[in-house]
Amino acid sequence: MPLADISGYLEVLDSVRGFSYLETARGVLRRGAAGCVSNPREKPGYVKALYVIGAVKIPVGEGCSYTLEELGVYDIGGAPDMVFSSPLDLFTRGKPTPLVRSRLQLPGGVRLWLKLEWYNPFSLSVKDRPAVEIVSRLSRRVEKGSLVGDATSSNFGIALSAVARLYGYKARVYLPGAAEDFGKTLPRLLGAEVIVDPEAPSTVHLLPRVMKDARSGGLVHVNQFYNDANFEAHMRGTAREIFVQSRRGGLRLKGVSGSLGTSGHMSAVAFYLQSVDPGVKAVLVQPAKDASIPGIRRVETGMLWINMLDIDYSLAEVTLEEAVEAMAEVARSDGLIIGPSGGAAVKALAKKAGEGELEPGDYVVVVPDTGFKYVNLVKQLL
Ligand SMILES: Cc1ncc(COP(=O)(O)O)c(/C=N/[C@@H](CS)C(=O)O)c1O
Repeated sequence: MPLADISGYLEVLDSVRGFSYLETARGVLRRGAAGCVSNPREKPGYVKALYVIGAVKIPVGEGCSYTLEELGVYDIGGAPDMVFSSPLDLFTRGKPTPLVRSRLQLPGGVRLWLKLEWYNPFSLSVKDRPAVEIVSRLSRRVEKGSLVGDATSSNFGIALSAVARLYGYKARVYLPGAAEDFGKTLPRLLGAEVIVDPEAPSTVHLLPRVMKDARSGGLVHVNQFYNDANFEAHMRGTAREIFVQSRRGGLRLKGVSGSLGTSGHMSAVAFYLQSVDPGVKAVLVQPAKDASIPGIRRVETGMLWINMLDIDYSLAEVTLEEAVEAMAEVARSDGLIIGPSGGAAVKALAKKAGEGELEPGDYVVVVPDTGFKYVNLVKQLL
């Protein structure tokens, strides 16, 4: 059978270490096609390369080649009637999240498109994607009823709390004192334990405590900051959707923009789109020195994928005030209330456009969540 279901080979995913398989993935994306392998189980890196670019099929045999479309990479949607058999089915087939042309006018012929990640059903954020990928893989080797947990700025904690229950696990989330109330309260509503450390200046400062609790037993640390399933979830999900939506929507994609917490989603989006077209620019936003924008950090605070992978990007600094200003600009131009990290990314793109660094064309900004969660934050700044 020349085209086999890739789902029959997924047990090999966990055996592939490191990032060398990404060179294969990059090559397939650049060629737009993949060749056959006689026995996929002997080529786990090849299986993983096709999996993370979103293939549904894997070509088995000798001397054949199939296009991305034939491999199912373009199958990003699945529910024309929006009827779902379960909450997880809603997450999986209620895709892609929308890609919306903004009416906001940026300088230099830069056309702004918003990728609305609040359409993910559990945390109303981009973080559902790594939560589902991490927990679904974990469920192949961790017994039901176990306690899973991680440090979080809010969204991942909600997503993990929701998804853990769907897979029969208990959840514990650790948050810094400065986290928004929604991040401390909603995991409790979802039945998770919540530990808030008022002394922790940021999310990553909680990691030693989480690791200590994991070492002393009783906690499975899912580790969003270093678990490659985070990056891979966004390759197969967020990045692939933008690739296919841009093609089908007739965009002249010239760049992407977004923010960094673990760097999982923007590393994947930049890597994937630059694999297809090396000319695609990546504008990444970071909070200005001493600024604090919920969910995101400065690159120098230490991140895995954005520093490990072959990704070409430029950085722009944004204050919280500028992020909220961009939230208001998008709200008043589009009627859409995006979150502060999405606002920061829009502002970063606008800055680069204003500096004449961007050629005319279409630019996709990933909007990680909705501004509805940040009323207390916004009202202080409006
Ligand atoms: C509102 C918002 N915007 C952007 C990001 C950055 O996304 P990644 O770079 O992680 O893909 C996040 C990440 N938040 C994580 C890690 S800090 C959490 O919720 O625990 C976020 O909550």
